[in-house]
Amino acid sequence: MVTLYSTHCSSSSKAAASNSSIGFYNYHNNLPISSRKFGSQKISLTPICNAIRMQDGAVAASPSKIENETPLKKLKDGILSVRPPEEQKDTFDFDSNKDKSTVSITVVGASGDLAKKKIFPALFALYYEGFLPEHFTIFGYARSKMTDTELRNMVSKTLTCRIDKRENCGEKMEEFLERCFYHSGQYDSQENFAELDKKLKEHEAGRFPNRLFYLSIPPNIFINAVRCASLSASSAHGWTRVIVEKPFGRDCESSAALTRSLKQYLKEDQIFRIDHYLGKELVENLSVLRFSNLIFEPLWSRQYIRNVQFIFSEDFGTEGRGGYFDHYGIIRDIMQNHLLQILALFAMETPVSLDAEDIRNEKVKVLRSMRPLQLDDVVVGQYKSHTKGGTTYPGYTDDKTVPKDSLTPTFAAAALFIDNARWDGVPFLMKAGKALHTRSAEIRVQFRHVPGNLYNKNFGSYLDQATNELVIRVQPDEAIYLKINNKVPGLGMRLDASNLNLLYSARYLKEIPDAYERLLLDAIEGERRLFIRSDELDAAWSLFTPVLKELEQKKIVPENYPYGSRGPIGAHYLAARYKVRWGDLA
Ligand SMILES: NC(=O)C1=CN([C@@H]2O[C@H](COP(=O)(O)OP(=O)(O)OC[C@H]3O[C@@H](n4cnc5c(N)ncnc54)[C@H](OP(=O)(O)O)[C@@H]3O)[C@@H](O)[C@H]2O)C=CC1
Ligand SMILES: O=C1O[C@H](COP(=O)(O)O)[C@@H](O)[C@H](O)[C@H]1O
Repeated sequence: MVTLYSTHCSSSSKAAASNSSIGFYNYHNNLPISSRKFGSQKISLTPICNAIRMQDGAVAASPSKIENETPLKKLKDGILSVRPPEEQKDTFDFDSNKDKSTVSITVVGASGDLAKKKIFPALFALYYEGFLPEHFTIFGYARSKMTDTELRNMVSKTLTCRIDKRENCGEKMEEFLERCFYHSGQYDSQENFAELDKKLKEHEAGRFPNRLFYLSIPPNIFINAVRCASLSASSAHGWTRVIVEKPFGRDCESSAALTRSLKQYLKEDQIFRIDHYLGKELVENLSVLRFSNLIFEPLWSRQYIRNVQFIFSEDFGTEGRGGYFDHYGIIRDIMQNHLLQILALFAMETPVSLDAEDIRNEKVKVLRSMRPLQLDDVVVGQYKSHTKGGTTYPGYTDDKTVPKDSLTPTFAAAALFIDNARWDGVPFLMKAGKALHTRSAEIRVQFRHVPGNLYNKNFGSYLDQATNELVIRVQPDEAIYLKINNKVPGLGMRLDASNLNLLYSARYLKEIPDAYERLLLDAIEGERRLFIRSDELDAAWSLFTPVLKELEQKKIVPENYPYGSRGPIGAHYLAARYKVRWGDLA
């Protein structure tokens, strides 16, 4: 085990990491949190403020950020040793305590759906893979009365083992569950959070304490919980971070008010606004695909790209979440966040580095170059009950928690535009819906016609369908494929469209981690790249707020579509207006 306390410039990180046995650390958090392999050596990693994780797994930091805060010493090419900040040295002896750090992770709303379905399983997966720090404690916090044992029983029902790594899984689950505890309390009670603080301290005894709170609760209680957690249960010496789940407001005003309230108790760098689509493998891969392959970046503009499509569909309705959903609708639930975030990553200019702030700066620029969505460029729909094969599927308003006369869209299609030099005039189409015929999420890039194509006559009237299309299938069956034209073998000259296909399940035997695993690990490591900064959020809301208000004020009636169908026909007319065919229907 090599433990070298250093950090380095991101540009040289790959070389340094592949070189060797060198780990990249700083002293900010004083926290060895996990171990990873570089070459053949296992090293312990310590999170770096403002750190970025490199493709090869190395962790790098922005030297500019660190230079301001910590004295640096150049060790060798591109590698800098970082001394602990003076004030920390006074209160904490890093050298003798570096192995004594701990992270307490409190899942606020532990009795809820998301906690059971995603957060606890992701924490277990991280533990199983050896990514959690050596010393950690997990606390569930909610109003429900539960003992530690009851929490463990509840959590154990949702844990699964990696298909490719089943050895010792039962044992690992036991070990993990022993580190899980529960405290029952109100979300607006400082006293109850102070009791939690006391319990956390018992577990942290003698160690350098860092705390992560995951707010897995309905948005109307975010602020109370943040107030109480920050006033009564912040870490006295280490960092305190709060993961905030969406929705971050429901328009510009409520989002800004939420941010203002959060900032009464937390600094921006303590707030981790989660958009779990940013943690999906293929979304992470978008930048790699674009910026590490010479063949794509030169084509990435209005000159070669005809349109880009972001498509999300689910083959189930709002079952069980109708109460929440009716207040938000599909535009706020999926488009304003998940699809727009992917669009920003897709369309941004090359960032200066992979540093979180550099990436987020570029995303904000794209968002601010976009035209606010116009009512004419939106189609909304709502699913109705449908009977198929003897089964009746309920309509949206059949849900008891949804008002019978609800106009909330469960489907929307939209055409957006980026008014900058790269993308002028290119339609960016979005389509998102619940209770459709299939579950999928994909990005489709349709390229222009080949000018003066020698083979045009072979395509006849199907010229549009003969253009290249790049598809990034985010889920399910993660894949990247490129539609090309080729000759059908034989003596004639018949052309065919085929796919050059990178299907992840065929190429990699490893199971793809869940988005929540990556994001939880990043939050523990202080890596902000995949979390939403407040100015990104403002820009995102500015694009959708006017149209959302107009839809509500004008009481626009959504077009009905049957449960399990391909959605309202209006989506085709919208696309056709911009001479586009939805790629998923071709
Ligand atoms: N579920 C999902 O798939 C997704 C959820 N999210 C977001 O994550 C957060 C949590 O979601 P989810 O787990 O589904 O939420 P739940 O409705 O399951 O709520 C979580 C917990 O909060 C407490 N709670 C619920 N309603 C209230 C209330 N009105 N007042 C006080 N406490 C309440 C309950 O715990 P107790 O009664 O024990 O205190 C409940 O177990 C939300 O912000 C949601 O929008 C985001 C993406 C997906
Ligand atoms: O944020 C949300 O996402 C889920 C879809 O997530 P996925 O990872 O399963 O694709 C969606 O069902 C939910 O309505 C929305 O709030």
